[in-house]
Amino acid sequence: MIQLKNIYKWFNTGSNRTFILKDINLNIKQGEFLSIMGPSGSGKSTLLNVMGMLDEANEGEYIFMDQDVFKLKEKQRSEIYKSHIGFVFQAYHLIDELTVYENIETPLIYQNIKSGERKAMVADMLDRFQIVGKKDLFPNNLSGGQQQLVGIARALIVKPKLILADEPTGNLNSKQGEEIMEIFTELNKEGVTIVQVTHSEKNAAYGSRIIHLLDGRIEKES
Ligand SMILES: Nc1ncnc2c1ncn2[C@@H]1O[C@H](COP(=O)(O)OP(=O)(O)OP(=O)(O)O)[C@@H](O)[C@H]1O
Repeated sequence: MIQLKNIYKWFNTGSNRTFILKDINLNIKQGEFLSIMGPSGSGKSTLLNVMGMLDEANEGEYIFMDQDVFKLKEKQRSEIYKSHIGFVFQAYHLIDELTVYENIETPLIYQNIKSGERKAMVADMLDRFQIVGKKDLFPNNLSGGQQQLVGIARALIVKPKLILADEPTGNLNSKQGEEIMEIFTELNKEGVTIVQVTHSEKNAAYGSRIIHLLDGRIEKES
């Protein structure tokens, strides 16, 4: 599903070049559950953002479902992103002015799905995450865990083949964190490919494979 070949990412500051990703080679098969670990600043989020097409590498090749991502036009890339990828952020990224219902519905509007169908799909998600009673609340009236559930519901509503999650349990207590990991495990059993960045050994162990980044390189795999 994902093939990253000789990926480099750097920033130029004055006459200095700082490398964030160095010669990353990584294949992820459909149906895998991969965890990315590594110290702060080792490039985990940057790597995830490259996979999620939110950021581009300076060098290398990225093949996503047989498409050469860096050679695509912006519009094609955003089509692929919208139809196949669900991104879960640590800081939720919910829209404060929209209700829970509207936040979850937003990706469907971008996909031009008709109103009746949207209603049914959002109702399903609210049910699945047991947040029906919260649907008319705004994000700042929810706990951190509930906001993260809404963030995940929003990522899942388009039935993505790939979920990319950047420390999805970072702001949650351990019980809430376990709930999120259980949801990921269940989705993975249904065939969804999952890539998560995590600082937690325990959460990483939910995955079938762990890669460790150090200074922008894949240091080891376990
Ligand atoms: N626009 C930028 N200009 C310069 N350096 C940047 C820029 N964006 C990110 N970096 C640097 O890239 C490095 C990797 O950042 P990244 O967020 O990928 O690390 P991380 O492993 O996810 O860290 P954390 O665990 O703390 O979230 C950091 O040292 C960061 O300062």
